[in-house]
Amino acid sequence: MSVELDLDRIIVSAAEMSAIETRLFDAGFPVAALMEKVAGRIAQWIQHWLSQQTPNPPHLGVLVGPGHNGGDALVVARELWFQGYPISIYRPLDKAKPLTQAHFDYATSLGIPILDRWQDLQDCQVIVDGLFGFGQTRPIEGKLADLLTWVNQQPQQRLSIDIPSGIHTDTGEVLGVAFQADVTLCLGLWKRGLFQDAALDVLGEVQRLDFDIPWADVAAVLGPVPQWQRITPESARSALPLPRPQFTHKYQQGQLLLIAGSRQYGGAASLAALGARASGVGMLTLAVPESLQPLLNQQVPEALVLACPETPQGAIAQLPRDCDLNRYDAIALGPGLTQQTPTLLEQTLQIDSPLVLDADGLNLLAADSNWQGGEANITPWRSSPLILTPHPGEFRRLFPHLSAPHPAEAAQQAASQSGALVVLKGARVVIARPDGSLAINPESTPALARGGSGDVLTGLMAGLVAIAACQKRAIAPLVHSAVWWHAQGALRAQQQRGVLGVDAWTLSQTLPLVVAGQV
Ligand SMILES: NC(=O)C1=CN([C@@H]2O[C@H](COP(=O)(O)OP(=O)(O)OC[C@H]3O[C@@H](n4cnc5c(N)ncnc54)[C@H](O)[C@@H]3O)[C@@H](O)[C@H]2O)[C@H](O)CC1
Ligand SMILES: [K+]
Repeated sequence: MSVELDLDRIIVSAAEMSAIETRLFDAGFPVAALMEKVAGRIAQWIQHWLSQQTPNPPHLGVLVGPGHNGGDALVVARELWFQGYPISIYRPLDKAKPLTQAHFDYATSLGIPILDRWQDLQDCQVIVDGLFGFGQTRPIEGKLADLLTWVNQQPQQRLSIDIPSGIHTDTGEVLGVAFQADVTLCLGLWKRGLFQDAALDVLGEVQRLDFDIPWADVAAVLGPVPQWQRITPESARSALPLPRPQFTHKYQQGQLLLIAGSRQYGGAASLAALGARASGVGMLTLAVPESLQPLLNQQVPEALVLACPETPQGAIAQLPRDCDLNRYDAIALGPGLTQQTPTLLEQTLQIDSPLVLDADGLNLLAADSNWQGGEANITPWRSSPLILTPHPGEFRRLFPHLSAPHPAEAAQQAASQSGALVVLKGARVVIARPDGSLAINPESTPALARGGSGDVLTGLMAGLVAIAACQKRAIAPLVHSAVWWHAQGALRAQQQRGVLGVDAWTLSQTLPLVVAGQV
């Protein structure tokens, strides 16, 4: 029996959701009963959401589509009507599935106003989107497009049932035009499209409404380890090596070697080192150009700083002769490195310890003749994880032949063909493993879109990886935790200093506060 996962971590495709729901129906759960149960919970949620509004109760305009999303909306309309909410229904298409038609007929019989013109929705304070739900693939055209365009221009608050109409359930693409939601109530299980960059601007606040789907039905369709998972605070925190045992010492808390920096980019080495410091790694060794040694000694006094011979331009020319790469639990290469010394990549790739490559470490890899655009799988000659943390530009240079149009699928293809663990940074960071599994961090902030924040993530992640390797823990969950922790640090700093106040140094100082309650 597979280990039961918190349903909040599961992300499904439209086909998987349909297959799961079909299992419920095949087991005897009537479709109409599920609709009543789900829509009843939607109505309760809406009542709570609007309870502080004025005027109370607000007038709701309910858009009803031809399928069961429309059925949900009609049940919501009816139940709120009985609770005393002014309701108006607008149904752009005459055709409807039988269950939806029955709900429409009953709502009409109750005297709930059915609008002939969508323009009459302007008297409402809230618009509820029950046009289309999961399984959308067709473009929104004609009258439907005009309706959504008009609704999006109105001042009302807008709430979507399950997924905004006009969003492709799996890719998140806008199918011509999409309902611009302030709130999206995702039903049962998270849908893939809600995590794709393309949809982020139309989702508003996203909530999942549970409707008691049995784990057995989820596992029967998705298998014991669901391929797409959402990183939750619980899953991220549970993987961290916290709280620490009473008796421990620094060598039991991981040894990390961070090879970074150049005279031109000294700050990147500092920021990565500060990220590593925040991870709690036991011993941090920094290999930097000798001219940076005083800076790093001053900024990260706890670190052992190896002064490396420099090139005339101030990059690392080589590692010190007595630097034994095998002594470290993990190595990170790249922040501020420049591409002057490709041998640094060759040397570190040969060491069978977990290796985190970022920035110029990735650019050196992309240029390495053995890499072959990521199509030469590294698994045969590396058993330890190779962790890549590209932003989209670095990703394109690493995997120039990939055709997948969306970050999640692109990362999955890259990981499975290269054998590397790929952390593709973006509005929603996706982490793909060679086995095809994917983790998505659902909560972040544009405050991270600035220089240095990636260096901090590299240090934080490499520090956690070193601890995991030292303690013989699985590596991938700590990569997930690092991504979550990094974003939470930025959100926390943003709360304190505003979105423009999240510089990389501040971010590195805020990180420990995110897990302070857990030490
Ligand atoms: N699966 C269930 O029984 C339940 C699902 N829940 C709710 O129902 C929707 C999914 O319902 P479904 O009927 O499969 O899909 P839609 O409601 O999205 O309707 C699809 C319907 O619309 C037509 N259509 C699609 N795109 C277009 C377009 N661009 N132009 C015109 N027509 C279009 C399509 O032909 C179909 O007929 C789910 O999201 C939940 O809200 C219930 O919660 C529980 C029972
Ligand atoms: K919808």
